[in-house]
Amino acid sequence: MTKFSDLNLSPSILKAVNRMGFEEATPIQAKTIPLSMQGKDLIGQAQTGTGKTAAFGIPLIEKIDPRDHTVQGIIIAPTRELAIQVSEELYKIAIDSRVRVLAVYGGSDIQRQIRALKKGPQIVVGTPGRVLDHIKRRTLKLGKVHTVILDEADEMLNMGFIDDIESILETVPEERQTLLFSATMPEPIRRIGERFMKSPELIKVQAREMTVPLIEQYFIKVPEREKFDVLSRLLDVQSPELAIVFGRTKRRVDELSNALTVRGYTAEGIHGDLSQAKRLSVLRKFKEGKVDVLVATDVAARGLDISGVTHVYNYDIPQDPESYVHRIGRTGRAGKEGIAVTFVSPREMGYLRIVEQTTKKRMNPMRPPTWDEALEGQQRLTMEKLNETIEEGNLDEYRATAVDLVNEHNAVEVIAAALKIITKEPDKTPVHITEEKPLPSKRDHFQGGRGRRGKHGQSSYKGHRKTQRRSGNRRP
Ligand SMILES: Nc1ncnc2c1ncn2[C@@H]1O[C@H](COP(=O)(O)OP(=O)(O)OP(=O)(O)O)[C@@H](O)[C@H]1O
Ligand SMILES: [Mg+2]
Repeated sequence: MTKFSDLNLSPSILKAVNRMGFEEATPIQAKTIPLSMQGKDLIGQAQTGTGKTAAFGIPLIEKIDPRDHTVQGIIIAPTRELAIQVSEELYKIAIDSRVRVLAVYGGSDIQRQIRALKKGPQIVVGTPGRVLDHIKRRTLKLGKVHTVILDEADEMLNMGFIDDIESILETVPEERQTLLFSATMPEPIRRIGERFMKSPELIKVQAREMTVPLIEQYFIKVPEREKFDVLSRLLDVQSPELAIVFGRTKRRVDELSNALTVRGYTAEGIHGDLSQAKRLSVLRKFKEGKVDVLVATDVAARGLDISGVTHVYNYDIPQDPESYVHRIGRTGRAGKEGIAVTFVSPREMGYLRIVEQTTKKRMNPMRPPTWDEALEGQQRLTMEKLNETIEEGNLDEYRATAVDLVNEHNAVEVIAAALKIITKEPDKTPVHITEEKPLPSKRDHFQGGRGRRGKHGQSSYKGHRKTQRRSGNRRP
């Protein structure tokens, strides 16, 4: 157990960390903070939700000169929402140190960002495209940057982003510290990253499994056309506080969020074709609990830290084991528990095994819940609500009617009727979800050039991602 007070931090940062309620440093923080403060290049790999943001944020802020109003540190993140979130966490850590942090990302007013850049933030957090845009406009100069951090580094070094990252790094002095962080770091990608670093140290928090032990992992073998009914019933049985449903494509996300709404759930979708304002408002409603189910493409898979997410459902099994790790990592964060359920069509079982081999964790098979079980789950929820209402009291105005009813009917009958009215019965309203083709069978999968575990690993991996990104997933 390492205390923050043992890490040689300045009082202003200790104060901030205390205010944030951090009692002790997480393992990745304990390992990286001292080395990073020495200026070493690092690759930090640790499970989802274990505090990597503060692991790179704290030493970065320590190294900033608050009197110098030039950009001294830059953090690059793959999605706009993540750039915003990282800047907010850093803002909280930096506030007493008088270090200014600014987020720049696409889909939001560039003039406003330019004005904010002129005010002299020392740390800029941004998405690759927008950072590059500002560099080209000369509204962002990185000539004084001493620290570069790539959050979700493996994602950032994938084909879709690497050119932008290279161009950005060309404008940063050679004499700099470079840090890469992620929960996953496939070997070929790590080698690409090392090209930008000086004898980097790999800091891997030793864990037997790549996923968090606090996440219970299940899979359900289910044919494509039955998936939606199974999802509805699962939501009824498990009645999650907040759930994220991941779908493979934008169309799928739209269809799923509409269909869930039709069946009486409060659901909204998030993907890259929505305006940035809409993306942010959906996310805000989800964080506030006004939306119970967030349906998302992989745009929401990486880095997002939303407290209270109890369940993650993979409506489609992800194509990459890494994507699986990040998706389910939206639950079970900062020591909390979570449940992840992955739907696998019978032909995709090979993918499931690949995922399990990578994460070194087996998923438990789960039987699709029946209609009766779904109803039971919902009745349980009604009972909880009733118990709460009884405890709250304040029922005087209903008592006379209750007495009338019980005088007229058998009491059990009355209560059963009331339960029936309150309970959301499992809904069978027909909905349309366009069927997706299953992923190619495992053999095709390898022959088709995705064998990045094989000897042609790196190039095929990159090739694959490139096609995927071209099809509109670049900024998912
Ligand atoms: N030392 C700590 N003690 C308690 N909570 C912490 C500590 N450090 C970070 N946290 C909190 O834990 C949560 C997860 O942190 P963070 O988002 O940095 O995880 P991560 O490792 O980057 O995960 P991911 O791989 O999903 O990006 C955040 O809410 C953060 O504020
Ligand atoms: Mg993170």
